[in-house]
Amino acid sequence: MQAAAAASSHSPSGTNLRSLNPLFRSNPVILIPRYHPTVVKCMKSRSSSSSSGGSNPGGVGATRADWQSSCAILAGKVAVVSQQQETEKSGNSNLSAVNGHRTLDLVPLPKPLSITDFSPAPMHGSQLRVAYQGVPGAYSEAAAGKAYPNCEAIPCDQFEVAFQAVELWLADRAVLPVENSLGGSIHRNYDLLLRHRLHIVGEVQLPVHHCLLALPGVRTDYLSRVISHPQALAQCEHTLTKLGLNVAREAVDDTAGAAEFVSNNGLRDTAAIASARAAELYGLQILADGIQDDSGNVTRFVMLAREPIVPRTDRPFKTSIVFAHDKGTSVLFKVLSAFAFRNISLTKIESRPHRNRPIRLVDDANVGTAKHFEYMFYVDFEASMAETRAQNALAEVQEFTSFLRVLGSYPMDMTPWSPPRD
Ligand SMILES: O=C(O)C(=O)C[C@]1(C(=O)O)C=C[C@@H](O)C=C1
Repeated sequence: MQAAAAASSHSPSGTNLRSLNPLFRSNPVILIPRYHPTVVKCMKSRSSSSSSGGSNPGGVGATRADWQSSCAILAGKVAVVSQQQETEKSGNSNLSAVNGHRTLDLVPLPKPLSITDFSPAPMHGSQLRVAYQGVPGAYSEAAAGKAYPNCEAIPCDQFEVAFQAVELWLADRAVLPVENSLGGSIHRNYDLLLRHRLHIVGEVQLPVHHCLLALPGVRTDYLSRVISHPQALAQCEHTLTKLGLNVAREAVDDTAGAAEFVSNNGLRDTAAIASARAAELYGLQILADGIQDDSGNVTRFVMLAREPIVPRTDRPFKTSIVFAHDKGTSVLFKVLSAFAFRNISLTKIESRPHRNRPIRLVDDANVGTAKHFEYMFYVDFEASMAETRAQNALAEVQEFTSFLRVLGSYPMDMTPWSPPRD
């Protein structure tokens, strides 16, 4: 049980973990995506304006003006359509001519894409809304703050919800962990990158400093259980043993959620592994600080958006691709040499089962049928898609692959590395 919880790489989904976990079966925590009021406002005002023509006195987002200011990305389009309709109805035309096209006064024309679109600032001029998985105090929330200082962080109960929040315009970006220096890849997010059509627009690396948290007055020897995110449990496995904590370790959806759970349920026999900020938010004391097995523990997060950014060459860029190889021999070797010949360094390669074609049968008349597993390969390389060598490498890769997608070309996180304190 302990080993299974700590060794499992990442929660397949919040629901599964909870249904497997007796702790949550007896004491369910209902994970409702905690949409920020602004988001709820967008949703409410959308339904009110469509069902009641925009009059919903006293309600949230009661008027079209509310709707437009709280969800201005959509409002640009809403304004064009609704003003056009009203103008047509009233016959009172505010039309003028631009480049021979009839257009509406007061309605901003779409701006052509420029280099400033590279900036992470939201197009609607308000705070950038960034979806992350977990509750306040989670490392993903800190990563969202590092990626987009002063953003409005939107907690989501599952990774999938964070993807959907961006797809449905409830958020402008999602920030998701993809790998950790101790625990390795977060496979769930690799799979989701392929299933959704979002683009990677950046990366951040966050030093992850874990604490052992319990209710005030609780001592280590009272504990019969430690709960946390499976990655966090894995990252602290040896230290917990060194601390003499040979107690049950149970996986939950996120680190801060574990702290919240201990606090809300007054559990004096349970500790949570989470951040110091989670201790503060949920009124817990820090029993032990810096309990990750490696003091240089770092998690890499990627930022996702509906649109790709314009790749540049004036600063270090990374590009992430995913491909499935085609028939033939030495395909992976050929693909990787397309980068090697152009002096492009690969920073990561990950393989995942090919969902639609997991097995390939290879007939051999004399011996029988060999069954090969089929994979999707994820590769990160150090070059920008604005560089000819990267474009040529991908043109060559395409020759050996049955499927190729560029997940994103984005600036590398170049934050100076501070060596771990031991
Ligand atoms: O649970 C959290 O606090 C998270 O943000 C998730 C997560 C992860 O998915 O790896 C992020 C960073 C740490 O590596 C541990 C957990």
